[in-house]
Amino acid sequence: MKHTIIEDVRKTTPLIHHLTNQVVINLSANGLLSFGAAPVMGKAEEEAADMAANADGVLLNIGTLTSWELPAMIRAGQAANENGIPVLLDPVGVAATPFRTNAVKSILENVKPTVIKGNAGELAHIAGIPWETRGVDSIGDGHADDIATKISDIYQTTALVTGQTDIISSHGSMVSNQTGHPLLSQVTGAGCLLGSVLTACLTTDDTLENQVLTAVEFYGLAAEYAAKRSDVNGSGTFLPHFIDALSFDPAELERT
Ligand SMILES: Nc1ncnc2c1ncn2[C@@H]1O[C@H](COP(=O)(O)OP(=O)(O)O)[C@@H](O)[C@H]1O
Ligand SMILES: Cc1ncsc1CCOP(=O)(O)O
Repeated sequence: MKHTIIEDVRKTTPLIHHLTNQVVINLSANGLLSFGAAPVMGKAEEEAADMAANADGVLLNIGTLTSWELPAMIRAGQAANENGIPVLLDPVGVAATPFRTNAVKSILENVKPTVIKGNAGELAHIAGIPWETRGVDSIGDGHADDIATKISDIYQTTALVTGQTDIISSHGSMVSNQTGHPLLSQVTGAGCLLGSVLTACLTTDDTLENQVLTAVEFYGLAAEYAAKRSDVNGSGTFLPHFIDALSFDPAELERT
């Protein structure tokens, strides 16, 4: 983990424009504030390009996408591309329905994401690799490294496949991360909030591989710290301590 990436986020408090799902809007805003960046949510097509062009990073998350939101996502992504602003695509539940599959196809035809992140089931679906999914969840395990490589190659982007082990493939090289805690999979939106934290890290001056690896490593350590507390009895008590831990110094999380 590169501490300077997290320090830079906290120095610059980058503004992250979220076009995200309605399940996680509040969690994403509060989690990102705790981490040290600034959230703004907005999905109107009329303002999507202006909001994105004035932000430092753009997050496209299709978790509860509707047909009227899709043009806004594409306009925000294009405005970010035109202005050299990083864009993260989180194709939540893309395998669940043809509507989601076609929406992601349309986004990828019109927008070049800096990073595509998702669980193995989501990214396997986009990569055309058979995988079992259920709603927004990935079932079982397999070769997540093949999925990451294929996504990175096809879309000429950095790919992050999340799970017990996170795999990052960035322009020919691959790294993995083992930090994290199973309680994260008991909190809805844990993957979505990771997308917000990661988009903030993409606004710093470092390599994409370092930015993604630092984000997932820090996020996992914050979860481990929260899960170890004696007053945490399950996902309900875990969540507020996890949000707190997102504000900690990376060195403090590494020590505990
Ligand atoms: N069993 C696990 N053990 C440790 N960390 C996990 C586990 N499952 C998921 N995570 C972590 O939770 C976060 C969200 O990942 P994931 O659950 O795959 O996303 P999603 O919510 O999109 O399905 C990632 O940081 C990942 O490392
Ligand atoms: C449950 C649910 N349904 C649509 S979006 C969403 C949240 C999914 O969040 P995550 O994939 O980060 O757990």
